Amino acid sequence: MSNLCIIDHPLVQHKLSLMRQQDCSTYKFRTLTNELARLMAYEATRDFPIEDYDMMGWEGNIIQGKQIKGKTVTIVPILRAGIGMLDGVMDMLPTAKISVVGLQRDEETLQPVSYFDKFVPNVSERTALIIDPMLATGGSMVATIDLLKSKGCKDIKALVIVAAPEGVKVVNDAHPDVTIYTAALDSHLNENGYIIPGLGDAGDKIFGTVHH
Ligand SMILES: O=P(O)(O)OC[C@H]1O[C@H](OP(=O)(O)OP(=O)(O)O)[C@H](O)[C@@H]1O
Ligand SMILES: O=c1cc[nH]c(=O)[nH]1
Ligand SMILES: [Mg+2]
Repeated sequence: MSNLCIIDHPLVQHKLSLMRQQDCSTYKFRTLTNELARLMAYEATRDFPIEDYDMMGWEGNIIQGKQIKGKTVTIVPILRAGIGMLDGVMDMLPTAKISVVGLQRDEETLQPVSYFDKFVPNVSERTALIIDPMLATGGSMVATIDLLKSKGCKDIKALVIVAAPEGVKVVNDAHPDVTIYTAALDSHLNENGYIIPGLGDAGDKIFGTVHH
């Protein structure tokens, strides 16, 4: 599948397996989500353009430094579950600006329902890094990319912990210019739109709203 980057680093694969375990507590799930987000952000920023600049070195001479080119990145968490990845990604991009998109998947239709969005200034000039642990049918991701493009964004990346093939196809078909970074391309969606083997309901696990 085009524009899909599977991050198969041993640390990523090890931590993801811990998240898949049935008895993974809220605390552990949250911690692992952020640890994975940090490692994955490192990989997803690998092709960021870099430029040279002159600076004063320790000897008092002008030396050449390197810096990431262009305006500061905007990280775009999709509420709620995307918030679970935010601290980890910000560890790697501490000066990033945060744009927020609130979407809730309708449990019957599986269609995303929008309830909030707030974008940083000059969003059209920034690289947007969308974060959400789950890419299932792809509806929420396509809606977020549509919204970013309607604001003029041209450079968009998506960072998800687990992706379903169905969702990757939907995003690739609608937005072939957007690269999806994931720790795992899982098997399929079940009849309720959950990823198999997946993680279960990531939002509920991160926020502790699991109903027993
Ligand atoms: O690819 P899709 O079929 O659109 O499904 C994926 C979306 O579903 C989950 O959020 P959910 O709607 O459950 O909201 P939550 O984060 O508030 O739990 C998940 O975090 C994604 O945003
Ligand atoms: O498997 C899934 C699908 C959508 N949302 C989740 O949290 N998990
Ligand atoms: Mg949820």
